[in-house]
Amino acid sequence: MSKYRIYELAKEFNTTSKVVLDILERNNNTVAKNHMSSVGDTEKDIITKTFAGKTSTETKVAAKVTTPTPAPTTIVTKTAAAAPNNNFKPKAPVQPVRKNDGPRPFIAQKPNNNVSANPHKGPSNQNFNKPKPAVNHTATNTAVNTTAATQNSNTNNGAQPNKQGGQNSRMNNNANKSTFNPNNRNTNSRNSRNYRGNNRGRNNHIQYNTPKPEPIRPKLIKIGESLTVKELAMKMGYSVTEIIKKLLMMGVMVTINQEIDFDTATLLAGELDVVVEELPPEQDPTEIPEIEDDPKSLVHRPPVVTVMGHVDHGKTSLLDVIRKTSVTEREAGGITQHIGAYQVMCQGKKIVFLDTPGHEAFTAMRARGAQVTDIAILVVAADDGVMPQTIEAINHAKSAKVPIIVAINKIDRPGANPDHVKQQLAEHNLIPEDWGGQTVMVPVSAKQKLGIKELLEMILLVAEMQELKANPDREARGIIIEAQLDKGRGPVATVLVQTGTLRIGDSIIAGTAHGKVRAMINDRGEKVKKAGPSVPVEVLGLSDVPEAGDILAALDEKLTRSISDKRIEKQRNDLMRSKKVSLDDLFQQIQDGNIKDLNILIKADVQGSVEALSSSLLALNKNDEVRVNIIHAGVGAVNESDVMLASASNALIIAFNVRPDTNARKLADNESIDIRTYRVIYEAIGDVEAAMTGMLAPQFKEVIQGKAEIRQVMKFSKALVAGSYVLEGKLTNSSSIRIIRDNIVVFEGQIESLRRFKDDVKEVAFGYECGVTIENFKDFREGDIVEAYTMEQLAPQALNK
Ligand SMILES: Nc1nc2c(ncn2[C@@H]2O[C@H](COP(=O)(O)OP(=O)(O)OP(=O)(O)O)[C@@H](O)[C@H]2O)c(=O)[nH]1
Repeated sequence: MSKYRIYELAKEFNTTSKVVLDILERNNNTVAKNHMSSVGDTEKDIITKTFAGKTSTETKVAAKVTTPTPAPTTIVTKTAAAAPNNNFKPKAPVQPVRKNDGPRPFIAQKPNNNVSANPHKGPSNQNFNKPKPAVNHTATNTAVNTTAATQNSNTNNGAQPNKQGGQNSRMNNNANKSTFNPNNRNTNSRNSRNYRGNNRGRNNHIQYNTPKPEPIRPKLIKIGESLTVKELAMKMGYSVTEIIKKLLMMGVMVTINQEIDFDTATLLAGELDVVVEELPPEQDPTEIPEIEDDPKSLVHRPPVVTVMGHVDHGKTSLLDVIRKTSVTEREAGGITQHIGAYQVMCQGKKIVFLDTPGHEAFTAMRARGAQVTDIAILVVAADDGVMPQTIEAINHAKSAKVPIIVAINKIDRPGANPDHVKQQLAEHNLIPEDWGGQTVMVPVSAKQKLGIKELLEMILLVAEMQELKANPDREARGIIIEAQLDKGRGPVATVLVQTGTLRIGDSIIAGTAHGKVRAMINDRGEKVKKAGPSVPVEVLGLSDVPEAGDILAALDEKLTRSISDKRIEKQRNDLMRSKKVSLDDLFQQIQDGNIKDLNILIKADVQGSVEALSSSLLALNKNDEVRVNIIHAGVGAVNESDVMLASASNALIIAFNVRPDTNARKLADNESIDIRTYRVIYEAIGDVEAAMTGMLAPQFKEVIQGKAEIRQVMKFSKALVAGSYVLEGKLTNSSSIRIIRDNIVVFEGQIESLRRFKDDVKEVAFGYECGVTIENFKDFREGDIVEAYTMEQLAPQALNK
């Protein structure tokens, strides 16, 4: 991409840098700040188009003025309005022929290098080439004919006025060639003179006539799901204020950085005659790309079943008995192994059971967006009936739209009453089939292994109705059922493959973990090389332990890495975002785009200070990147409620001549709330401003050592001693201290001496009494608090720059 300086462009288009900057600004292009700013082709295009557009419009104007027979007075009148011209005497009609006849390669469209290259060119040359409207040329010419009489006459005296500027001559000749003009020579001379005269005497007028280009506004814009008001304004070529006003008129109150949705943007654009096209949703780099399966590629897959029910109704017993039954059905020698899910065989068909009974795990996975279960088995003890957790389980299954099969368990029990259970279930809209409803209910006994086969058959029947299908011939997608870090094997994850086939050597990703499938073990402890739809397997080879509910995907190796990196980055950013605002890293957070509003809570000693601070801080709202927002301002010490408010609204606290009380300080530490204490207003403002611009270098941090209460003021011949009691922490003889009276800081200074009885001591701890004298301060009173603190240098990484 080419780079141009603003002043170079100005030169190229024969205008001033200011005009170029003005044009860019009108077109909402804020790349350039001053005449030295570098801009690219986009900006150059804007300038070119602006001048080109202007030229063509003005050509029309010129044509209008001169055809069929322009009354010179009309032209002069216009000129006269711009510059008094009492001496005007219309001669032959002024010929604006240069512009209104035929296509003319006007200088505005193509910068005239020749002109600038001509060392002899006078200002007239520049002006001649100025991309000015034809009417202006005409008018100016006319005006100059009359007002710059001396110059004109001088020039007129010259037989060949064009001689003075080679380029002028060329231009004029060209113009003459391409235009019809019976008074060719005269016109040339006149025009030539006029341009020169114009320049010499009418510079102000030229400035006045500098084209004020209309911003280029597209008729069609493309936007995504949402965008900020600022972005929309940029796209539409309007100023933000215009857009905000327009939205306000539509009843939508917005601020510059506020996001508006596609529909609102479309409505607004409609008002301004702009057509909006919706961009396809952006591909999230942290998302796994979807694959559409051809319906023809789908084949039946086994159902995945979860067992739910009230405590002690026999969920685990039922799962155990099903697993054992299935083993007997398998080839001899199979040893089941707990991997979180297992497959059983019934009538030669497979059923997958998730090994974690209860709806909690089921719901936890759903909360992560993973739907694993195809059928829920609701276990209800025949002797106990429907209980609170039974109802919970029903609701969870219903909300997941998973069909329910009821296993009425413990039918071997003497008090078992399956009909009563059915009745209770009917009250929850589970009507048994034998009562004309649609819910399959199977009486079973996990203890006596009764009804198990029937239950499995019913599962297959319900599954058949569901038409559960998947494409085994594609990259695998599955769900992590459980995962842990194994000492010898590293991260081990049980995956239930949902679609596709997972193979040894596949590059996989799950959550932020990625890797290659090193080994796979099935629910019978056998090593397998591949696992198709609805097959649970233990997978080895991930870089980290994923979480239950994470989606596992087999992808191109590079993609697994990049998605994993992006996810880790996103996780870090989310963590950063949850960080509380602090002046120390404010600039970094602004740069990272985490902060748009700098929320501040002000506490001060008097209302006057509160107001002064508030207004000074609000006056910092000059840049758009971050805005100071005072969420609360009041008189008094910083208390717990202030800290809570600051925490809830991610604000920092500025305490002016007041201190946080002990509880507030503790809470602030816990909540990581930045409390800044000041005694000079401009220091507070300076710090906030510096933090906003990244210039803050807080090298020291105040650390409170302790507090003592002055309980008696004792006069001695040489000194005034504050008999004090240490309330918390300690006082040391080198401490900096402040005296706080009614929560207001009345003095800041140093301890002069610290004594216990008659001895000078280095420090006095909590719970002890001491005598304190303070350097240059004797106005302490009983009840005053002596707060001791030290200033500790911050580690370099805590500094902004
Ligand atoms: N008589 C009889 N007792 C059963 C039957 N099924 C389970 N039990 C007993 O009921 C008690 C609870 O069984 P679990 O399988 O642990 O029930 P659960 O629903 O898994 O219990 P939680 O895991 O605590 O929610 C145990 O003492 C079982 O032996 C059955 O069919 N008949």
